[in-house]
Amino acid sequence: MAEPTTYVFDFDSTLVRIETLEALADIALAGAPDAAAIRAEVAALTDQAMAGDLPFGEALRRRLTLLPLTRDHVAELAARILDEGTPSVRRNLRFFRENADRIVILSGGFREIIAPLAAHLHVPPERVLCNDLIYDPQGRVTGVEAANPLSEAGGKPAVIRALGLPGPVVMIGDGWTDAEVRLAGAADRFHAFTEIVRRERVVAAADAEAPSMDEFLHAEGLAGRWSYPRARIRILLLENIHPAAVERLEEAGYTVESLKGALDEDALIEAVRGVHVLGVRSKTQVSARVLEAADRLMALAAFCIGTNQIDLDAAAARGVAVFNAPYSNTRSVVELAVGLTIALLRDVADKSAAMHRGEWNKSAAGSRELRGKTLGIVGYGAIGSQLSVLAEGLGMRVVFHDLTERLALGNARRMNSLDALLAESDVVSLHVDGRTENTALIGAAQLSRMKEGALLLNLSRGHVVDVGALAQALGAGRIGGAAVDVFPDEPATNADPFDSPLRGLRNVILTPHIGGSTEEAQEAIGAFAAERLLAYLNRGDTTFCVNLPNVQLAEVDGAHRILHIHRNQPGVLADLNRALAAAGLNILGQHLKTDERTGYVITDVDRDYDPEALQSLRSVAGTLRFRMLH
Ligand SMILES: NC(=O)C1=CN([C@@H]2O[C@H](COP(=O)(O)OP(=O)(O)OC[C@H]3O[C@@H](n4cnc5c(N)ncnc54)[C@H](O)[C@@H]3O)[C@@H](O)[C@H]2O)C=CC1
Ligand SMILES: O=C(O)C(=O)COP(=O)(O)O
Repeated sequence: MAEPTTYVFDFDSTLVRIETLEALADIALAGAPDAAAIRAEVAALTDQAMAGDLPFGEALRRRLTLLPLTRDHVAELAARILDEGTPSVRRNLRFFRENADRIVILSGGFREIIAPLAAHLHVPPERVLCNDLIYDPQGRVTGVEAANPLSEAGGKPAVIRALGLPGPVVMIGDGWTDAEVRLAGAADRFHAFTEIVRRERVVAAADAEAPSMDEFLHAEGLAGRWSYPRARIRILLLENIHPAAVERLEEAGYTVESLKGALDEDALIEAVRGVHVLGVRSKTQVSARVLEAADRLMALAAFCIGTNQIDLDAAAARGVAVFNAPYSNTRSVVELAVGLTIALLRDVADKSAAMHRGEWNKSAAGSRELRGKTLGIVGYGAIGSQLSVLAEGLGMRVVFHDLTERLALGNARRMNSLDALLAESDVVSLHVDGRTENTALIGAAQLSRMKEGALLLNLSRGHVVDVGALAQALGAGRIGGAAVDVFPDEPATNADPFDSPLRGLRNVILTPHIGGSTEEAQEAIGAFAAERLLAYLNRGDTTFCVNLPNVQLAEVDGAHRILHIHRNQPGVLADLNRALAAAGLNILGQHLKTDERTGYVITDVDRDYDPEALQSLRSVAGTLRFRMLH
């Protein structure tokens, strides 16, 4: 039997994102007047040594001489070293723990600092090869044990050779001293680790570059080999999605590109090729043509509430999971609707515009209180029902109309028809979703059924109102005012012009689709939608998915997870399980959930199997998508 491979990991800027001596300098020099200059000198010496321009032993001694280090400083850094773990190392804890007997940590750094992380990774102390600090009786650091080869240049290869490892040795690290292990023949392969720092000379001397641990594991055929390395998964976010989402997705190891504006269909078709995950807001139309061009797309997120801009059926037919953030901007829309209602009742927009022109027009004519007026809410979903509560709190009477049965909150009264609601309301506020059937839900006929001088608010979707008919009704004085936040044709970016028949009309407040645009809402949406995407990418969880069956799943532990999305037709599960049995797999757990068009099967199996054997799952009749998680 072949001898097992040993994986040798550097510590600073590899297992942790810091350079120990720089972090110790920060602690030891805190408050010192010359701190910045000394810190810069320490960093320069680290850089010279790691780039191979200065012998390691000399750099180490010179750095230690520069710093007034004590045992307390060392203990302070050791106490927080787990927090300094490199992001991709933290993601791959399982690899370290399960392979601890094949791992060596090799570092010119210090035992006290490395030991806590080594213990966390389950690497035994005898496999941690590093320097030992020497202290004087007052606890001041005076140097390192000189007999340890790691305190001198060429120490790393010497220490590895002395281990007399029988099998292949693979080295991974960011510095020149790591490259030297391979150059001196003490390692069979060297991966230049570049997640924290990238040094050209080190990369040039390496067999491979590892931008993250996922890439290293993938390249070495280790734990992550069944799933794609995360950094290669491309996420494209359009329409200025909040940085909270970008940060969360990047921290999880994915590659994120973020654009400010929306793209039209042709531009999106170009942009979406090779993209694994697409994030949009309300503007970007994700049509069947776009989905057809999206050769790699696994998931799509609407970083908003509405999903009418996405062809959900076409996405499901390709096994693309679609998510949204159904509650994160609800309150923002409701607050704006309340504010706009008061502004319309008091003619605030026109009075303010007149003041800006230098006109003073103090008058109560036509201005009314909100108290006691009837608010008609069309669409009593999350937004409509929340508005109902706030409006009642402000003394309004509330009536509502919805296509489906909804719980009437407070004293709100259900109306059996839209017409009945229109006839009774002083203010009509639209909160229906953007399904195609809602096009021109409010047209000339509906406007004519509203009370004389009543007000209309549309914060739902532009096509829900026939704006030409609304402009006419407003011009004729039939409707007393309107607040419109959404339009049939909205500019793709802030640089594009806006036009509408509603421009220039009296008591009409126009806002640029900002119902959900508050800092609170955007941050909450970013965090929520990113979390849904991660749950799907990392564990196959489809909770809140709007077009595939929802399955809530925990992280896989001690098993591989196989995800299979298929057309809902007879026999798929049986075929799938026959293929799994043929591959010799032991099923540890299985979930199946279907809706009328799609089935989603999640199978957890034993760890040991040949991924090639599973390719037959792709040919099971009805398969839409097949994915393996490690
Ligand atoms: N202006 C903005 O920035 C924002 C606009 N929106 C829009 O608001 C819409 C509603 O949001 P939510 O309340 O969260 O959605 P929701 O899905 O909870 O509620 C929509 C309700 O409208 C009802 N409905 C649909 N068509 C109807 C019709 N023809 N007549 C009567 N009822 C009808 C549905 O049965 C449902 O109860 C979103 O779909 C989105 O288009 C959402 C957030 C921000
Ligand atoms: O949440 C929604 O549906 C909205 O309409 C808000 O859209 P936006 O994210 O502002 O493009």
